[in-house]
Amino acid sequence: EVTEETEKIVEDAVLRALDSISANSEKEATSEHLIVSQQANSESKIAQFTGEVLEEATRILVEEFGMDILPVANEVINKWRNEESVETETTTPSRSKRNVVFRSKRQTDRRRRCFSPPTDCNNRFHTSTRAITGICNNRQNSDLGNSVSPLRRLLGAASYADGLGRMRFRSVNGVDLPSARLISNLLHDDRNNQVFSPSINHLHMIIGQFIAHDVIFMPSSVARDGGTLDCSICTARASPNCAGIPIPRNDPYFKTSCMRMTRALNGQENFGVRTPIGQNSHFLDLSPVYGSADCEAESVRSFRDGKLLTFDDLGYTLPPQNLNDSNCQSSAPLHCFTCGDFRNSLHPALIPVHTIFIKEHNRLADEVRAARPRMSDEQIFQLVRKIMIAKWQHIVYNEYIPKYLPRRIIRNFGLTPMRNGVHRGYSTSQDPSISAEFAGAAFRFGHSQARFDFPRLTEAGRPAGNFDLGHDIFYADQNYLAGIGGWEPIMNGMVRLPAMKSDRYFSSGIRNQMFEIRGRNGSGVDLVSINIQRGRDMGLFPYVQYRQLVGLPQVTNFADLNTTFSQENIQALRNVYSDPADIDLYVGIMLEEPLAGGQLGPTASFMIGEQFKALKTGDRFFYESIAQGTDNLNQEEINEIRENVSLAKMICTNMEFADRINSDIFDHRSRQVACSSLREINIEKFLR
Ligand code: HEM
Ligand SMILES: [Ca+2]
Repeated sequence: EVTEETEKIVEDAVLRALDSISANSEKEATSEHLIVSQQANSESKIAQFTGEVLEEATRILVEEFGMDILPVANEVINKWRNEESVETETTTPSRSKRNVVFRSKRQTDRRRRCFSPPTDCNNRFHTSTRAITGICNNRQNSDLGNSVSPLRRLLGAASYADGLGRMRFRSVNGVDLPSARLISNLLHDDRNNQVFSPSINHLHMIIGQFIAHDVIFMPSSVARDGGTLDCSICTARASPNCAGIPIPRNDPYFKTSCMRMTRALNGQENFGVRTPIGQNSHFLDLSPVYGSADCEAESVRSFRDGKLLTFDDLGYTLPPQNLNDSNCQSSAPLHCFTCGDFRNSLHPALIPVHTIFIKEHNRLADEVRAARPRMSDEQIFQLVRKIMIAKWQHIVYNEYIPKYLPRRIIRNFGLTPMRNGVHRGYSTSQDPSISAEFAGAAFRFGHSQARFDFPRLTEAGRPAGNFDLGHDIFYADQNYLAGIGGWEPIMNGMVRLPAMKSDRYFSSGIRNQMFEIRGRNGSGVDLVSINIQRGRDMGLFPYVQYRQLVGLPQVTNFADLNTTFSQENIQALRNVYSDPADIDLYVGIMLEEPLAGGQLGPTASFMIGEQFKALKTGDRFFYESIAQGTDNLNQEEINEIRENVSLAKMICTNMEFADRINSDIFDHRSRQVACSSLREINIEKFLR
């Protein structure tokens, strides 16, 4: 019950939090240039401001009244929010500090038209069209799965040392937890001994990364002035939004004592725990192609004939160049690129995938225009975008997922595409948001699949040199090799050669050289350490706490792990952790024995299966679905997708190199078939 007195207490805490945050306004931006791949956009920065005020106000309230006050305090916020939405409708904005805090989202940056203001989710647009941001996908709760919205937590709660936001740092038996880098050194070093997957190619790795870049972009915290935080010191002098990782003495690669890491941006919207957010639309809707903010979508469109922008000066197609990408390490004229997702140039092998999707979009746009010369740019764009997303979703559920999740998991979560009919499982009560466990741990399994070398192959399948992952992070050079066919040899290499086995071992590029400046050994970070530390940062529970959810027996001592871990891995864990209750989720996942018929253990498989179920049944526009009051594909169109779409065909069509390709696209040993024998959709079927 909200009384005047509690309202006063809460308002007082918020005002004090605001004061303390504005008092502490020292510039935290660094002088040295640091690569920030998880760069926060303007909307996320506003979310951080609100989040930090609430974090501080929570601390003040808890100090004085204990945790029990939080539910009531949150009722006060809800009351204010309702009042605020009334106030913004009457044109007299109140000037109280309280309203600064809850300044409604999506009011800023309208100049750049990045985020459209709230609209009526039942209007014509939202009946026929998936918004770029994902807003109004769920009509009852328009922000669910929207860009710049909170992650979901599988256990409904978070694991922090103080119950609020302080990272777990102590073992259950009181000693300090091992440093994330120490864990990485002891458990995840492949010692340059490459163990390849017997059946899964490197393309499966890169498509996994493309999926990740569609559904999750967790921005890093920024300095108070909006600039980059310098988190390269591990002492208490660092910002509270830093979580630098202590490097053990005698580290095999790093010679310094601290590995930089910035905490995920806190976008908490209530009193209580820190809350990481997703800055991309959480849905599987080709955000890497079309963007997750309206201004991002504008930056990739040509606004002619429904097509996307490209760069064609070299005689082959690339995405448009980005002349001022702050992360790009290669110099003009070898610019990095502008795509729907900011991380497109993170390493050179992502660009071939981006390019194939752009080329496919433009090819379909040409077909539509030829058949319907009077359609507008906007009409062609939206129709082709809808078909492209349908193709993509079909490829993910029909081809990508079955490669590594066992059939039983796929069946339990209802992920198999239907052979005929339509899917009637759309549920307004299904939260489609990405789970913290999926983003922070389970779906990062793909880092284990990445090779340190990316071998190129000529059209005839002969070696054409390779590039080195550690050497090429945020360098675009490799995609400018016009003399050997541009990006095509990179793609050809991924299609025809194996990925690394998905196990606990990671390549040197991943484990030592992420964001390394060329020629400066040790100037980068270890992605495995970051993944482990990220889990603590996000408040993921230790591995054993998820066992019940996954349907596994409880664990009280190391020996109890023996149903899901090999003896060798149990021994390895004993050498690192003093108690099984401390095992970080990411580590547990990467050391579990794979399930029969799959590549991953029960915990990762569960978390990934659960997420793809949420992305299917919680997406009003899912390609197989009918949903009330929504113009989705009709029966005939769905059939056209399910009978005629394959990733193999999309690759073939958009590469000069390919006239034969794997019959099983993710298996490099599979029979080679003629591209011309693969089916293609008939665009006429989509022109109503
Ligand atoms: C060469 C290949 C790859 C590189 C260099 C790479 C690099 C990175 C980096 C630097 C991050 C940010 C880590 C952080 O600050 O927390 C990241 C996050 C992530 N990666 Fe990868 N990655 C690669 C492949 C993959 C693959 C194959 C998958 C999945 C199958 C994947 C899934 C993810 C996920 C889910 C995240 C979290 C994203 C977010 O928090 O926004 N990555 N990766
Ligand atoms: Ca998306």
